[in-house]
Amino acid sequence: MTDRLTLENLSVTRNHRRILDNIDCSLPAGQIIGVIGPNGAGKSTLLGAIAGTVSHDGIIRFADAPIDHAKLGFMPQQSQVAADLTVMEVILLGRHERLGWRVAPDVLEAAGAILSEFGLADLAARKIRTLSGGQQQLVMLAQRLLREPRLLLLDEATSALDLAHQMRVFDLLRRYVLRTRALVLFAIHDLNLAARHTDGVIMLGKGGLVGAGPFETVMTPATLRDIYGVEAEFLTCRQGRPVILPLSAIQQHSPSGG
Ligand SMILES: Nc1ncnc2c1ncn2[C@@H]1O[C@H](COP(=O)(O)OP(=O)(O)OP(=O)(O)O)[C@@H](O)[C@H]1O
Repeated sequence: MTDRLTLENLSVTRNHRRILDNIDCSLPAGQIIGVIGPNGAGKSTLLGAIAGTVSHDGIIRFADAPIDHAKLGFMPQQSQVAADLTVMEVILLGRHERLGWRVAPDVLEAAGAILSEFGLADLAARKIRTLSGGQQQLVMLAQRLLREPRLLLLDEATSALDLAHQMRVFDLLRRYVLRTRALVLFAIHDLNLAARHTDGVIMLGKGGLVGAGPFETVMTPATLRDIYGVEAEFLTCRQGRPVILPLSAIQQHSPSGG
């Protein structure tokens, strides 16, 4: 049976303000789901609530059980390592539960493999703080994948990456999901990237769930206008996926109420 992430009456209130209001949804694993919505819509709050870093009301379950942190990978929007560690040391922290007095050969092998997959092998001995922003983001992603999570929550995890690395990361995530049947929730602003690489999206706006389902059914010219305040042309690429060409921002639009 396929695992599911289930949210029932999920609400988050912060500073007496309702950030998320009674969200209900059920997502089967084995997919990459985009979490979309304008600035302040509650994407990070939603991922934080699922990860257990933001207190909430309502029910959050994965595979018919409360979230098991051993099965979770969470990469918040600001994921930086302040400590003076090398890239390899940061990657190995992805398996910190298994690190004892010595690093087991299979963990070292898995870390080496993931560094190669991410194109980071040459940087393994470098101090992480000497890497570029995009390289550091790749390291943080690789660390989360080394955990082999059943549920992977990524908040704008490709925001610092160039086009080729964005595509490479989504290819890696696709292979990971096909191999493990995990569920990936990916908060993302780049709508064309979401259209191209996700199996479905959940769209937030004004604290609520605006829609859930395949990108092309959730994201229409009307929702883009109403929720994002943007007029756009909707095209279809040769692979049949939607492509959004933004034309203009509507003046005075306040989609998520600050
Ligand atoms: N620690 C906090 N205390 C109070 N309010 C907060 C806190 N963090 C976020 N908020 C508010 O919650 C709302 C949702 O924020 P959140 O960061 O979840 O949005 P988002 O969709 O991820 O935005 P962005 O796309 O800008 O990252 C915003 O109005 C924000 O001001």
